[in-house]
Amino acid sequence: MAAPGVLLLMGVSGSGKSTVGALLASQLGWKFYDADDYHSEENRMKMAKGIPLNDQDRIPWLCSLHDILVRDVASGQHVVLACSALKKMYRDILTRGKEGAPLKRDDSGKEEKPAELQLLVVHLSGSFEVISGRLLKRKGHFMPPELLQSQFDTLEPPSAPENFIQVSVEKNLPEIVATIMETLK
Ligand SMILES: Nc1ncnc2c1ncn2[C@@H]1O[C@H](COP(=O)(O)OP(=O)(O)O)[C@@H](O)[C@H]1O
Ligand SMILES: O=C(O)[C@H](O)[C@@H](O)[C@H](O)[C@H](O)COP(=O)(O)O
Repeated sequence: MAAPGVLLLMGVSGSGKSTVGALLASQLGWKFYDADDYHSEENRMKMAKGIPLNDQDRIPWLCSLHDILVRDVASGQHVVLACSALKKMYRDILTRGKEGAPLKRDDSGKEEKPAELQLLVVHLSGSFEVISGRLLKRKGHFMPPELLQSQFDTLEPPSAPENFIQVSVEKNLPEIVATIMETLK
């Protein structure tokens, strides 16, 4: 397939987004962003207290990630983004910016379409049991494992017409990376 501007690694907390994303970006020579690094202090504190984020907490975060992606892709950069992106609406915001935002007008008053990115969505998918087992072993991370059930409750797996593949988290890391690289050929 033609290389997308952005490869989005999505999934619940602990599905391997950060680990797979860093490996993949380094193999591809693409830029890597971990969306966790872009949460506001308020969002981090909320999650650390064991309170799941809601749409209002996530929308500004997703909009700022969209802006970063647009800037990079416009400069010819290919990007790997690790981001939970649990709902279809969240992936739409990453692709097109804030949903329902009024169309911008240029100087002549003509409406401009918002910048739309070409995304390949890679859903790292697995059972609650396997992923919670990994989270319980993970050290030094602000996300408490107790929030995992809310992540599964919020998850809307990608479906047509989204441009996506689903990869099992039960594969080992080299297999996951190889499967994604194969899709990009
Ligand atoms: N395919 C895999 N097989 C075994 N362990 C994995 C795999 N993917 C990730 N891990 C481990 O699971 C934990 C969660 O992975 P991480 O990349 O932090 O997930 P996320 O960024 O989605 O929260 C880490 O300790 C990581 O080393
Ligand atoms: O949308 C969200 O609720 C958060 O982005 C969440 O999904 C994310 O998982 C945390 O930032 C924890 O980070 P990890 O995904 O690395 O556990």
